Amino acid sequence: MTKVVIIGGGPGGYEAALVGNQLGGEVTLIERDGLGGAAVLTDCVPSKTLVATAEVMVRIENARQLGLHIAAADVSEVVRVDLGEVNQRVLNLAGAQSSDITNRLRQDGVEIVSGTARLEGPTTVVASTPDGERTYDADIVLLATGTTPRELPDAQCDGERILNWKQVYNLTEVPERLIVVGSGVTGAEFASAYDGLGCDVVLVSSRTQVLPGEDQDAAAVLQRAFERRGMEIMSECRAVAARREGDGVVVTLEDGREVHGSHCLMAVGSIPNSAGLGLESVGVEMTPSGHIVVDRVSRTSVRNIYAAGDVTGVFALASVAAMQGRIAMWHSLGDAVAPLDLRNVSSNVFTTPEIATVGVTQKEVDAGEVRVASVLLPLGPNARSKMQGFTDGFVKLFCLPTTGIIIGGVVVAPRASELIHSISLAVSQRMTVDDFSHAFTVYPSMSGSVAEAARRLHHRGEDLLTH
Ligand SMILES: Cc1cc2nc3c(=O)[nH]c(=O)nc-3n(C[C@H](O)[C@H](O)[C@H](O)COP(=O)(O)OP(=O)(O)OC[C@H]3O[C@@H](n4cnc5c(N)ncnc54)[C@H](O)[C@@H]3O)c2cc1C
Ligand SMILES: NC(=O)c1ccc[n+]([C@@H]2O[C@H](COP(=O)([O-])OP(=O)(O)OC[C@H]3O[C@@H](n4cnc5c(N)ncnc54)[C@H](O)[C@@H]3O)[C@@H](O)[C@H]2O)c1
Repeated sequence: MTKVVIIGGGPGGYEAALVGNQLGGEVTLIERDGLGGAAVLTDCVPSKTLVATAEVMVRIENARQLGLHIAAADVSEVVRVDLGEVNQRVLNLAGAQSSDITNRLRQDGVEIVSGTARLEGPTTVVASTPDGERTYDADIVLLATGTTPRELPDAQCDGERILNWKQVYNLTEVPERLIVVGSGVTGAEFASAYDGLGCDVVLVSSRTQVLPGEDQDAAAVLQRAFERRGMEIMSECRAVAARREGDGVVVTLEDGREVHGSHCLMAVGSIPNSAGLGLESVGVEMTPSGHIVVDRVSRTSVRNIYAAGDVTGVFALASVAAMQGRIAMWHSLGDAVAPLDLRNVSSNVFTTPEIATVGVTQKEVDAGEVRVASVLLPLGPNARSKMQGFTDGFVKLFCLPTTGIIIGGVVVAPRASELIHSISLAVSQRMTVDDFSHAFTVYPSMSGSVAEAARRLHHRGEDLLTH
C-alpha cells in the first residue's frame, strides 16, 4: 500500500485525504488545531456565519423602503444584537462542521493525528503530539499548512481590542467604533458585516478604492454602498502602528495622523505556514515570500512531496485548496488527472452587496492580455431588483469577439454567489452568448439580467463595453 502523509487538515489536506483513501492509499493526516483547518475553524466558515447575521440586520434596516414601519429612528433601538450569542453560534457551527469532517475521515479509515508535523527527510515525517514525538514513513507527502495573519511590528494583536480576524469571535458586545485596517477581501467583508451589525466602522484603505484586487467597477459600487451607509473610508492611508489607550485604540497612519476607535481589526494579509517544516533541509523550493512552489499538478521541487492550498500562494480560496489537494492525490496515486485550471475558478466577496467573479478579469482585458467583447448591464432597471428595493449592482459578461464564447463575468448583487453559477457553467462548458441567452429564465428574476447581458452581446464588437 502507498503510504500518504498529509500535513494540515484544512480543505487542501482533508479533501486530499478523502481522495487518497478512495484510491487505496494508507492515509495519515496530521493536524495541530482541528480538522477543517483555518477555513472551518477561524476564517471562511466563521466569517460567513457572522455575515449571515449581519445580512438580516441590513434587510431589516432596508425594510422601510418596502412599506414596513420600524417604530424607531434607528434599527438598533428595536433589534438588539447580542454579539456574545451571535459569536457562540458562529463557534458552535464551526466546531460542528469540524466534527463532521473528522467523523467522515475516520469512517473512511484515515488515521488522524493531533500534533505539529515537520519533515526529517523526503520520506520521513515527525509529529510532535501530546504523547511525544511520532515518526511516520511516507511514500507521498502532501503539505497543506495554510497561512497565518500578517502582523505589523508596531501593531501587535492582543486579542481584546487590537484583533486579527481569528480573534473577533471573543467579542461579546458590538464594538462602538471599529477601525478596520486593510481593504482587501477580508477587510471589506468584516467592515461590511460590522457596519450591518450597527457598528460605527472606519476603513483604512491603502489604495484609492476598496478591494484593489477585484473588478474595479464592482469595487466602485461597493465603495459607494459603504459610503452611503455612513462608513468612513480613509483612502490611500497606510497604518504603521496601533496601541491601546484607555478603553480604546489609536491607529497611527504613515502621514502621522491618528485614528481613534474602541477596537481595531488588522486585515493586512497573511504569511505562509512554511517555516519550521524542514523544507530547506529536504530541498523543497520556496518563493521569497515563503510560499511553496508547485506546478499545476501540485508537485513541489522534490519528487514525492506535493503541496496544496494557501501555503502555495496560488489562489487563496477553499475551493482551489481542495482541488489542488485532490489533484495531488490523483497524480501521485496514478489516477486520471487534469492540471489545475484557474480560468474556471469562481469566487465571491461576501459584502452587501456581494461581488462574484469567474474567468477572465477586467484587469487582464485592460492589460491587453485577452481581446474580448463585453457588456456591463446595471441591475437597477431589473423588475425583481426594483421589487426588492435593490438599486446597486450589475452583471458584466466577457466573450470572445469572433465566436461569442463566454470567458468570464462579474455579478454585483444580493446573492451574487448563487447567480454566478450559470456564468461559471457557461465558462467551463465554453458556451456561446447565443446558447446562453436562449435558455429560459424566470420572470421576474435577477438571472433574467444575466441572460439579457448575453443577449446584448449577440451583435458584439471587440472591446464593446455598454454601460
Ligand atoms: C477571513 C477569511 C475568510 C475567508 N472566506 C473564504 C470564503 O468565503 N470562501 C473561500 O473559498 N475561501 C475563503 N477564505 C480563504 C480560505 O479560508 C483559504 O483559502 C483556505 O483556508 C485554504 O485552505 P488550506 O487547506 O490551504 O489551509 P487552512 O484552512 O489554513 O488549513 C491549514 C491547517 O494546517 C494546520 N497546520 C499548519 N502547520 C502545521 C503543522 N506543521 N503540523 C500540523 N498542522 C499544521 C493549521 O493549523 C491549519 O489547521 C477566507 C480566508 C479568510 C482569512
Ligand atoms: N470570500 C472569500 O472567498 C475570501 C474572503 C477573505 C479572504 N479570501 C482570500 O484571502 C486572500 C487574502 O485576502 P486578504 O484581504 O486577507 O489579504 P490581502 O493581502 O488581499 O489584502 C490586504 C490588504 O491590506 C492592505 N494593507 C497592507 N498593509 C497595510 C497597512 N499597513 N495599512 C493599510 N492597509 C494595508 C493591502 O494593500 C491589501 O489591500 C484573498 O485574495 C482571497 O483569495 C477570500
